[in-house]
Amino acid sequence: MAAATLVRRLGRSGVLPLCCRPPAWDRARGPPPSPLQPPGLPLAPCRSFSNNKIQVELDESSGVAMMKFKSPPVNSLSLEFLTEFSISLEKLENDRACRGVIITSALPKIFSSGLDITEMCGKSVEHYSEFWRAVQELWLRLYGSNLVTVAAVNGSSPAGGCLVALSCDYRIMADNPKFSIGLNEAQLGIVAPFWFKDTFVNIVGHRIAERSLQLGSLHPAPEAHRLGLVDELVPEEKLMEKAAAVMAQWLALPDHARQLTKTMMRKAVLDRLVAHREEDIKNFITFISKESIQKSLRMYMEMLKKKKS
Ligand SMILES: CCCCCCC/C=C/C(=O)SCCNC(=O)CCNC(=O)[C@H](O)C(C)(C)COP(=O)(O)OP(=O)(O)OC[C@H]1O[C@@H](n2cnc3c(N)ncnc32)[C@H](O)[C@@H]1OP(=O)(O)O
Repeated sequence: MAAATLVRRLGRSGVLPLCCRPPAWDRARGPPPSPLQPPGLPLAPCRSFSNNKIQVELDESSGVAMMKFKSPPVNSLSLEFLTEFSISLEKLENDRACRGVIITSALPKIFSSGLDITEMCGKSVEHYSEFWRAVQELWLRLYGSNLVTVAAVNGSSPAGGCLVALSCDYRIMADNPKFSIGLNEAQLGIVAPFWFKDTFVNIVGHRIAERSLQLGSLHPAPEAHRLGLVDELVPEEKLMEKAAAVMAQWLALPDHARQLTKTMMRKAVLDRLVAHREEDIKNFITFISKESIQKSLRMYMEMLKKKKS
């Protein structure tokens, strides 16, 4: 199906009506139905599953899932959130009807505030280990996903939130200078691990990543676009429409060719974490358990609270 047709059918909501289906490449499920299926015939339903943190709707006719973060106040990535996110991705990955996912937020002004800082404060070594394994798991799953992944960044997206967007195939951000995105770990007195850095470097290049990481910069949307951190800026009301258009463009290619190319581009970075996973967990525990780091995190949380009053 031509991208323009898919977009026209998607409309503003970004949810496909049930009368269109792009070619289902490489799926061992027989010949794909005609994309010109006349309206009015019984059609595949839109499947949805939801948990406390995330809502997912899969339009079986287009193969596109919409994943919305819905964990107020700021979609912080708690252990529960990370686990639900990984499970949702795994479900989609294993669903032969799904070829791509658009990731966005159901909350206004916030895509995700990054890792839940309270999960890294005053907890046991066992908890830190479980939490960090869940962060690794999510990244391995998202960065290594066979699906087409499009981030529709409709609000601020610091640190872990930025990593989620960086791990997708394409990033579209709402054109609002009040929304910022970046790996600001240094501002919290912590250090982004090598695989956050590798993901960032692969997108913006070494020099921009080095400066941005050292300064812990949060880039307002227009600057993030100039740096190549996000691929496109669009008015907020057009975000989902644009995400659907991009998805249609990427889905127009045969899955196997796109997937093998993605693997070729990302494998080295993924393999590096897989090879050093336990070491990375130990390193995280040692670092985060230091009293000086705990103090920095507590001060940062206090600063967030003071900012409100
Ligand atoms: C080898 C060692 C490796 C260690 C690597 C660790 C890698 C870490 C990655 C991370 O992701 S760390 C988290 C970084 N995140 C941030 O710096 C974002 C902090 N938050 C904000 O800047 C703002 O909250 C916001 C996202 C811009 C939203 O602003 P808004 O004004 O809309 O809301 P707030 O009033 O600030 O927040 C509401 C509420 O939420 C709490 N909160 C915000 N962010 C987090 C968070 N990341 N974790 C936990 N809690 C968070 C905030 O304190 C407020 O709480 P209450 O005061 O309402 O109780």
